[in-house]
Amino acid sequence: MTSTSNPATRFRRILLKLSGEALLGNQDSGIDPEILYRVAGEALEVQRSGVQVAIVIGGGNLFRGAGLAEKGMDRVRGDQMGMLATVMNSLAMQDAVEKLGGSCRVLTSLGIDQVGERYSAHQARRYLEAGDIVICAAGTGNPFFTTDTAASLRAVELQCDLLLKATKVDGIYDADPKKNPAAKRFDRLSFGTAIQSQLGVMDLTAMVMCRDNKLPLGVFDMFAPGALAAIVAGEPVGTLVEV
Ligand SMILES: Nc1ncnc2c1ncn2[C@@H]1O[C@H](COP(=O)(O)OP(=O)(O)OP(=O)(O)O)[C@@H](O)[C@H]1O
Ligand SMILES: O=c1ccn([C@@H]2O[C@H](COP(=O)(O)O)[C@@H](O)[C@H]2O)c(=O)[nH]1
Repeated sequence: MTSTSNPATRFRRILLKLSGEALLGNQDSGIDPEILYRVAGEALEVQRSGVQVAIVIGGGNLFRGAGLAEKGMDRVRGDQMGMLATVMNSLAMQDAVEKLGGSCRVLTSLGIDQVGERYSAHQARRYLEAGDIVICAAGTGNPFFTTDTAASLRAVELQCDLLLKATKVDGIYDADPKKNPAAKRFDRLSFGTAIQSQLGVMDLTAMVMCRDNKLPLGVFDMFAPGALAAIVAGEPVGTLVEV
């Protein structure tokens, strides 16, 4: 087995949580190939620099269980559709990584053998050490959770040094910047402050999971080219949350 670990880099293994909704780009539904390929290329660049890269992708561009339930669907069934949406996004990302010359595995938390191998933390770690990008699809496999929570859970299980949330805003603000243009961005803050002030960018279950396991969390703009490589190189991009 070849290891991708490189002592010269700041992080050995990261988990990158990608916004499903951001994959929409300027489209009304589905996946914008330009965004998909750019993000795949950036993840691959970081992986080739010697950092092991696991990925969790949201499903907000396709379905969210809560939204389906509001329209009358059974919540559990709606959440299952949401989890399957993350599988579709994961397959698209796997395809893009492979088209760019990388090696990528999709491990799913729901049993869909023909589509992806069933998730196991030990197998995921083996693939990461062998130089594959590993996409953890279908969230936690359970309804009533989000892919933010799945990302924090997988990051802890996979012994990642850093969880990075790539989203539609460029960090954590003292209020939702999409609703309040006067909101101020934090460069750094503690989990205590983020949790107490209920700063909505990441759900509370995910924040608590990171805090309790001393896993630093970075939040940055998924549309900013080069941001991922810069963060991994130790540059202060977006917001860093620490214990
Ligand atoms: N205090 C805050 N700071 C920054 N963003 C915030 C804050 N409060 C709410 N938000 C909102 O949170 C959103 C990101 O959260 P959301 O869960 O929608 O993420 P996402 O990355 O789009 O997830 P998905 O993968 O489900 O599509 C941002 O678009 C922003 O408008
Ligand atoms: O563990 C999980 C993760 C996700 N879901 C469902 O999938 C959608 C899409 O995920 P987002 O985090 O909103 O992008 C989510 O709304 C849930 O319906 C889930 O049930 N369990």
